[in-house]
Amino acid sequence: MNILAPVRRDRVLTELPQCLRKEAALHVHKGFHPRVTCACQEHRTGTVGFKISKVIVVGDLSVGKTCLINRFCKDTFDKNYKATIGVDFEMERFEVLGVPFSLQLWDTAGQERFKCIASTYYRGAQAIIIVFNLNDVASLEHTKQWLADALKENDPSSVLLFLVGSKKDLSTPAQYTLMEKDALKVAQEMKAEYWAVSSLTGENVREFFFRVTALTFEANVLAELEKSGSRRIGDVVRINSDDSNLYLTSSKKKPMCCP
Ligand SMILES: Nc1nc2c(ncn2[C@@H]2O[C@H](COP(=O)(O)OP(=O)(O)OP(=O)(O)O)[C@@H](O)[C@H]2O)c(=O)[nH]1
Ligand SMILES: [Mg+2]
Repeated sequence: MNILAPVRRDRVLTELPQCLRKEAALHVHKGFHPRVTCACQEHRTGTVGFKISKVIVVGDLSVGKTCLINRFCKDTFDKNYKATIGVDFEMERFEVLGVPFSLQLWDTAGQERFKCIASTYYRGAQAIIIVFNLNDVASLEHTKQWLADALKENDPSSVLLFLVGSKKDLSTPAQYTLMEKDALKVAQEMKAEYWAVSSLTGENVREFFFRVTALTFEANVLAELEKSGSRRIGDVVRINSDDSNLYLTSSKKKPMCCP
């Protein structure tokens, strides 16, 4: 993978994508944190533009984890079930507020016999996506165990959680409303952001991954600013895909907008 190649046009985020339901959102601010916007304008995002953030996708077998990732990354859908054995991963590159940002999406196996292998890849996640099938209440109940297992390997205070109901196309509006009530409760208990998607129709898939990207990016930049404290991150190396000279040092003065 060439991290210096320009990102796809449809992977460019200039605004914060909004949550699906305000009752179960990681936050409901209209835009990126002002410190993040400012740091990006000034190219003071430290190492964020060079890092690859790890996102793990967990949940019962056959809930649609692989289909969800394939719909977003490859815009494909396979109606035949092929169990994931252990783990797979996809890399997605974005540009957020002008800063390159990459996600590594780890697709783990839901089958019990592969869980042991899959769980060895849980460590170091910045976001955890827990998937359940909107048409199978047992899969929603199991999400708490999936979360507990994933959190054993990660720092619960810094990891971002998403609870995703899949196969929305298979529920009637009435069935969906009933399931959503329960799912919102679970999401609130977990402090996760709730989403409902269909990989078959594509409903909410792009919106969901853009939200994951944006919130992971925001958390990364804030952590980087926190780390640097009052110390200015300084002349960071800026990657600008439009420049023939890819490496430039930022020498801009601090604008008035900065807190
Ligand atoms: N109708 C419908 N079917 C779906 C959807 N997403 C997945 N499926 C089907 O559900 C089955 C399982 O999908 P997978 O994505 O392989 O499930 P998984 O969670 O990756 O399963 P494991 O790898 O065993 O953990 C497949 O037959 C898919 O075609 C969806 O949004 N709508
Ligand atoms: Mg799979």
